[in-house]
Amino acid sequence: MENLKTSFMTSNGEVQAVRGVSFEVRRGEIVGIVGESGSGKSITNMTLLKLLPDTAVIKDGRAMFQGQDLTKLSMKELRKIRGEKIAMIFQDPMSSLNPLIPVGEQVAEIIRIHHSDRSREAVKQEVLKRFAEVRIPEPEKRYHAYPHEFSGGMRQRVMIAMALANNPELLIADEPTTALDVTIQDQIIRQMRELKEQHGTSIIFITHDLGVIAELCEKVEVMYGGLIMEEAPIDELFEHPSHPYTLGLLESMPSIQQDKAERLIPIPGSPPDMTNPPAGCPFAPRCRYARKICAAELPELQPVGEGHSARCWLLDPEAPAEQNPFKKR
Ligand SMILES: Nc1ncnc2c1ncn2[C@@H]1O[C@H](COP(=O)(O)OP(=O)(O)OP(=O)(O)O)[C@@H](O)[C@H]1O
Repeated sequence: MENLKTSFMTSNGEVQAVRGVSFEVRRGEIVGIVGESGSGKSITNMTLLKLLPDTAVIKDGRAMFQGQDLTKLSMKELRKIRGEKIAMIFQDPMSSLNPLIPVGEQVAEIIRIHHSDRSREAVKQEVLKRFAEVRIPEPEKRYHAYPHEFSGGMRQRVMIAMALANNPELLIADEPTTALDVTIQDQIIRQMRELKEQHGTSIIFITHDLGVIAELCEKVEVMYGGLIMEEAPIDELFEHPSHPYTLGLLESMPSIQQDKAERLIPIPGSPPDMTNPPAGCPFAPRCRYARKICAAELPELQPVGEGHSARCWLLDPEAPAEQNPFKKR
């Protein structure tokens, strides 16, 4: 993705949801996108697949996939890619499943759309294989069951089976574990990892939970106010966070060591109004290190290490050393 910009034209004005997002996902790589609600994570990925409401406009940028700019494709061309080469899993499986059709048939339909030459029986066998892969017990029996007969976790597995039906090369998972309990969350995370290992699938994993990112992803994009604030390999992010927003997210994350008394510090304040995004750093009003320049001018993303960059005036060579958590590197 290169400089993607997406806005909503509303009666209150232009909501600048995505304001110039660039990042890369390599083959077989799992990239996490983290940030609070409203930071632009979903709209960035919806832009990639043009799954946007009519009020949205892609204002700038490119989304290159296998040599094609997805933002320039017609809906017909995109439909061919969606569900076959790129698949998506959303937070709420109920909204993506048809309550009136048995789940097996729904997964079969996705395969048939892209492979009309396959026989009914061959398609059914493929669905059963997918069900077994995502550990749906008694696949044959479950094939004929309706969505309401499944638990939340099982429905999410059906969604994963559906997303995997055509061996996509890129999977976009938008908060797929948020509504699930911790054990099922763990199983889904394990499945994502297996997918990458067995099929070399690339995954974009959107979440507000840095804990999930730590377990699953190789690279992280930290988003805020429609912008990437920090990009880093996962270990780098935890060892050398280089943006005050990332520090805030880390401090508000429950400790991984269970016995340690947890002291969670939520980030005070709330995200900016994207109808009138601030001229400077969008995080400045909530930042404990903010200086005059932060409100006045948006800092550029700048390199701070191997594959690691951040957008903060504290990283500027001219930034003062006192009260500067990033100066000692
Ligand atoms: N249909 C819409 N019309 C107007 N503004 C919208 C619309 N959908 C999203 N937005 C705005 O776009 C911005 C980015 O939203 P987005 O859903 O990408 O955030 P997010 O980081 O994915 O949040 P969440 O974790 O809650 O899904 C927000 O300011 C949101 O209010």
